[in-house]
Amino acid sequence: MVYENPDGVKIGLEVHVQLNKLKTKLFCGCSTDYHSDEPNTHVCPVCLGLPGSLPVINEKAVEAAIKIGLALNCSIVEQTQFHRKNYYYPDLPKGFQTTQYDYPIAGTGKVVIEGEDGERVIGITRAHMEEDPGRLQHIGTIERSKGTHINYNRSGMTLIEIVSEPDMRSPKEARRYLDKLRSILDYLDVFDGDLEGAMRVDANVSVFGGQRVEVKNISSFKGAERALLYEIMRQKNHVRRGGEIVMETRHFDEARGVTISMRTKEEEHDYRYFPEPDLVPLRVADRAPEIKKALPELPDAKRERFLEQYEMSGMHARALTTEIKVANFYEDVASQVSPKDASVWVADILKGELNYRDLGIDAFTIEDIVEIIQLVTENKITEQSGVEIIRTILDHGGKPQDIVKEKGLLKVEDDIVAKAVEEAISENPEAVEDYLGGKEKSLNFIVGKVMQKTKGRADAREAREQLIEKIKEQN
Ligand SMILES: Nc1ncnc2c1ncn2[C@@H]1O[C@H](COP(=O)(O)OP(=O)(O)OP(=O)(O)O)[C@@H](O)[C@H]1O
Ligand SMILES: [Mg+2]
Ligand SMILES: [Mg+2]
Repeated sequence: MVYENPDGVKIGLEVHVQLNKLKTKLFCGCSTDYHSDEPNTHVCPVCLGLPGSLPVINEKAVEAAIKIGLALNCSIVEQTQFHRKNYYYPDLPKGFQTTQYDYPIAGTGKVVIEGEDGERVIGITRAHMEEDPGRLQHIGTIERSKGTHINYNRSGMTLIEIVSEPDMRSPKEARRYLDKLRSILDYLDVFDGDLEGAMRVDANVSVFGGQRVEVKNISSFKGAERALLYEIMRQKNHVRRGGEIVMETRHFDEARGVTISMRTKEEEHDYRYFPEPDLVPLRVADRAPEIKKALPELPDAKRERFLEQYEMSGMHARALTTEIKVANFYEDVASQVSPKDASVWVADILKGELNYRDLGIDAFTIEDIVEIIQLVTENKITEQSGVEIIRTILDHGGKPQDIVKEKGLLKVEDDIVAKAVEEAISENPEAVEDYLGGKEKSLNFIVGKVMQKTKGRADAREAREQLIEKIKEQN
């Protein structure tokens, strides 16, 4: 089915990624490990932007930027250069942001997502490096705040701004793009996406070929999706009432789920970009080949390989390759039990139980899941008991073998089940009759009898199969 995009929705995203795994900031030696520290304790004259201080570029930050560019299939520029973007706002006391302008470190590239109607290529316009400004904390809501606190711990952190082409056609596609970006960055080991402010989104959207509106500084993917849904609706209603969409910047109010106008484009600053005189241009292209060689296998390639190498569905391949930790966990399990069983148990059951509890894959051990899968495949416990063991471990701790003993989960002997099946059939001739007459439900009733006789320790699915077979034999 082809997606028509009846409202002509176009979405382009600017995503700021904070490279919080680097040890130090972009232009000074301040530590980046500030997230649980007091405000304004990770600062120095450089990242506070005091007069007379001079920046020194962090080589590791440049390498990480090249790595990200390459992973997004971007060209790496011959020589990159920093510019001053001049504006006056207290989040940057020096009066300008050190960023990149006409020589961004990475040029055009692409990312493939699962779109509304199959695979879709989203163009990357560029990815550039810049410094993060300080963090303003408004007292109350932004548009009628009584005062503001500023925390400069964040000031000078390395940001990579990844700018996409306006290639997305729905909030859902925007969300998929963001998830894909996060997945790629997770594989590259350049940032910890769980830390506050690790990824921030500016969402640009237009409808019916009109002007774009930019919703700035959205801090979650869910927020981006909601802001876009709201904004598309607002723009469509405005146009239907005969209004015109003007280029403007809006703010997303997470609590109320609405966007609010902040300034129109005419009010926007002339940034007076000019080359940063305190930093020499950097030759970067020659570093690219060596960094490219060291790139890990990325999500798309891993997904393809999983599909080929292991027997699994496309859905499992996707679920198992989104996070690198999960992919590695799966491969470890698959090397010890059948890969097919491993994919069902890890992707469907274990991940489901973990998500439900808001836990990551590191909350479970490979050893335990392997043991549970073996107990089930060796027919010692039922699948349902396997799930129960996982839940018990997550909620109360413990080891599979001990839980099996404590809860008496070992399956009853096969001949006991066979005997229960025979008894259930001979004791319930009417139900058997009904079942033979086409009433599927009566079979459930007889299965229930078998479960009663075995005190619930028979495998219900197996009991059902045996019943069907026995009834066939006898009739
Ligand atoms: N018609 C459009 N509809 C929706 N998005 C658009 C449209 N035209 C451009 N865009 C998107 O707007 C974004 C422009 O980002 P860019 O960083 O180049 O400029 P900017 O927003 O003016 O600058 P700043 O970085 O200061 O916000 C891109 O993601 C682009 O895809
Ligand atoms: Mg931008
Ligand atoms: Mg922008």
